[in-house]
Amino acid sequence: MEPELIIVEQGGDVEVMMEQEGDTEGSSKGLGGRDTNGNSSDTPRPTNRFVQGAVRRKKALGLLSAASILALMAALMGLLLGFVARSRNDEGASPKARASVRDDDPSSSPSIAPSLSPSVSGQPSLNPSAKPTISEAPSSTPSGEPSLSEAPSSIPSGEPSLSRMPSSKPSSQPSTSNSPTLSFGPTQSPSKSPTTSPTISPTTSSPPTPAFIDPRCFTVATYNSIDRDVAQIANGIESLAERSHFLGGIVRLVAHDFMDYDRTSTPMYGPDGCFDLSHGINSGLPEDIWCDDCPLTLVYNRKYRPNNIGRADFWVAAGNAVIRQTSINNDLDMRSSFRWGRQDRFLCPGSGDRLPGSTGCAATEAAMIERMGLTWRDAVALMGAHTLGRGETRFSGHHGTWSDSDEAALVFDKRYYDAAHDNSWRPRFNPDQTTNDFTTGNGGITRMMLKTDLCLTMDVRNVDTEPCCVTHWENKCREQMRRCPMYPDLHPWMEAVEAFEEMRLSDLGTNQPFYSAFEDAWSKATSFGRMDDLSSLRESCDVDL
Ligand code: HEM
Repeated sequence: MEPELIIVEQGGDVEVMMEQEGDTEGSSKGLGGRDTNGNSSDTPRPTNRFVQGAVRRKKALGLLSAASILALMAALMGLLLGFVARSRNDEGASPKARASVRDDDPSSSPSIAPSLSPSVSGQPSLNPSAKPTISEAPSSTPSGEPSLSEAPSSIPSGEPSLSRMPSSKPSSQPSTSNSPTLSFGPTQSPSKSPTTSPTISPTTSSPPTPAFIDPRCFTVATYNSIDRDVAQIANGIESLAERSHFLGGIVRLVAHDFMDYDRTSTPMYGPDGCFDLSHGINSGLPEDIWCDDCPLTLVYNRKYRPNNIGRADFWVAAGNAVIRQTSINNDLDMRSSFRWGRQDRFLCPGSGDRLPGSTGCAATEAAMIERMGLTWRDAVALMGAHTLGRGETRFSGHHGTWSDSDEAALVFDKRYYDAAHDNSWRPRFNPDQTTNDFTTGNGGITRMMLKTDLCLTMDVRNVDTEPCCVTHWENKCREQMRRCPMYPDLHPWMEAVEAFEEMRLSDLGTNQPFYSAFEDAWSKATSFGRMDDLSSLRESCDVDL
């Protein structure tokens, strides 16, 4: 069942709502039979409260027109409904919802690392009971320079709650190289007219869908606004595990966008706001992070897309926000190295096949060193992002956190390197042998390291056939398991081992040089293929470009 937009006039106001229609079989088949949530097209999506309300109101109106003899009564009812609708609209348009985006410094926005900000109770929290109305979104493409003052204000208090996140359905099927790539944005349902699109189209006059969004201006105010929005959503998530998954998921989203870059192929891809929704390697992203009703997507569609902010730029700015907010003392603020102007793609077939699997350093070498052109030091620094968030069996087949607690998985620091070095990691043979990884016997929280993590510090190539334990301390392997070997001095992956030690020996207080190596690698990776075309943040959009 596909939602369609219905327009309801209430007391002179126009409200745009989604309604579940009858079966629209075939409408999304060209998109691989799944929508942006990763739902199969023949699987009915749950009807939300917002949609049910619309259906009820429509049925009520139908009954009224059929009973024409009660016209007078209907008119009276109409007046009454109009009154109620106006009251509701007045509630929805609270001063808070109308507040325009200010050019605040994000450093004033909340830090969400629990160790830095133990209590989040004082932070703005999201109101789960309010409907995710989209009636405030502009109905046409803003003319002239996009200005955030034209944006539909800060997040309405009715932002949907992230508490739904863990109930996401199981992971999509494992990848197939022929799996169709799903699209985003206006081209998502090319066969449909704009009025049946579940999101508000930029224009109602059906212009040809552009191949790219042309980002025209990105201001400091927009950047800061994204930072605040990410913090606001995150602080509305009570469970630490879910919050770290939301924040880590954003960083993973950015990484999955840039890790398909191949400087030796055409198209090169890279950071273009596109990932293959149907590919198993991206599993978890279309379920929890970037789906039609995911909070991050909603805030983008409602607030930034109407102002011509490209999706790829938005993702990178959101990733930067996560890293700033979770870094120690908010030290890793990458605003000055942020660049915008990436061109979004709506289709990126084959991109999922380019992403490295979690099989070991050979996969990392092929993807990150050879195809992406990074150094081992870059790759090792980027991998430090695994200090955030976690893996889940239903998504990747890997379960647990890299950090030693859900709280620590909310902090962006160099403890990933410490964790790999200081523990004895023993092989974990998962039912699906392709997802074998490592764990520690800590009891309590399940911890994990992938082969792609531990191969940066020791040779784990033969671990499946000759189980070995990764520890830098002698006699720490249990069950007489042998210790994994070190690489010989001249092995090319020794470069990774050396970089790993450099990050690990950063001073814990400042996390240098991990932070500076990460910023270098991140800004390289998020600019792949477009380094010369990207621009720094602008103070304002007043000047014609
Ligand atoms: C060889 C390269 C990489 C491999 C094999 C890899 C593999 C994985 C896997 C298997 C997961 C668990 C997904 C799940 O079950 O939900 C994951 C999560 C994650 N990855 Fe990577 N990754 C790689 C590179 C990167 C890079 C470059 C970054 C960022 C710079 C990154 C950031 C993250 C984050 C933050 C999470 C946690 C996501 C969450 O909590 O939902 N990864 N990665």
